[in-house]
Amino acid sequence: MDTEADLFYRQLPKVELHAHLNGSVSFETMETLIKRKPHLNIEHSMTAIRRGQRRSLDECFQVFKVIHQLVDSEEDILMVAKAVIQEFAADGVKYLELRSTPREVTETAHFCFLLTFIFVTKRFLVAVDRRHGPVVAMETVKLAEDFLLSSDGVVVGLDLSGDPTVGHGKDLLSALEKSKNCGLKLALHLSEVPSRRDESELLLNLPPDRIGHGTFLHPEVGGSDSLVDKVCKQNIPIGKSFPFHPPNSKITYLKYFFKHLNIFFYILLTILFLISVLS
Ligand SMILES: CC(C)=CCNc1ncnc2c1ncn2[C@@H]1O[C@H](COP(=O)(O)O)[C@@H](O)[C@H]1O
Repeated sequence: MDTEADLFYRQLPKVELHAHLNGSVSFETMETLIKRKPHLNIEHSMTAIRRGQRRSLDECFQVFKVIHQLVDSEEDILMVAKAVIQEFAADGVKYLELRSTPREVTETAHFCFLLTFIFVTKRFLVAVDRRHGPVVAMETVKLAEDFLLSSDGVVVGLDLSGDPTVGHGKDLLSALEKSKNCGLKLALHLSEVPSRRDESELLLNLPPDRIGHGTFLHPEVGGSDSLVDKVCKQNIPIGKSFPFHPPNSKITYLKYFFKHLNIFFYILLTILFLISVLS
């Protein structure tokens, strides 16, 4: 049963700036997807990382592959997107930025759900999965550019994500530069693993408008002073994501944050942000 504190955290107006669509599928939606595709023999344990469980990076990205098998048609994508938006809204999120990697056959479907009426301000970032290489990256940028022009402000940026141990950012630079030049904001996952200093230097020169994770930017964990300097001098915000969405996750994570950070500072930030977005 919800405690008074649970209720408080749920009702608190929130902004969500780093949600991957297929990393935000709830237990209930996953159940529906699994039932729809019994032939895949997928069990719940293969689609989520439960609290307290430890998995390697590789194992985490295997989970996304399983989820992608379950969400592979226009109908699935729409169902998942609607559910995710509704669940964020029910969790008190007033401004939501979702990001997702277009898949070949169903790319347009990703955007249809943006028209559905659910009371939350929605913005969308088209994601490039680094695993797919420079050609697909460029095609994705072109798609994002089309949507930037035609989505009436809903599509706002490009996300670079995917397994950080695969490929090299230098091969994606021209796609990222093109994206920046056409006015898309850049949200780049970088320094998610310790061995990517050169790549992070290159990506920070673009520069990105937001950094995803940036866990290993600091020299103490394998990054460098130069990387930290670039981030600080250019004032680039760093966003963390919680890639898997257990029931009530927003509430649990908020409690975690508030336990460790100053609650009043966060409430103030949220209110200021909401005022600037909604006014
Ligand atoms: C594994 C882990 C702890 C990750 C957190 N950090 C992440 N780093 C890079 N890419 C990510 C991360 N979390 C999700 N993604 C991307 O989001 C995708 C799932 O959402 P979608 O299919 O784009 O809708 C994944 O396939 C992956 O490309």
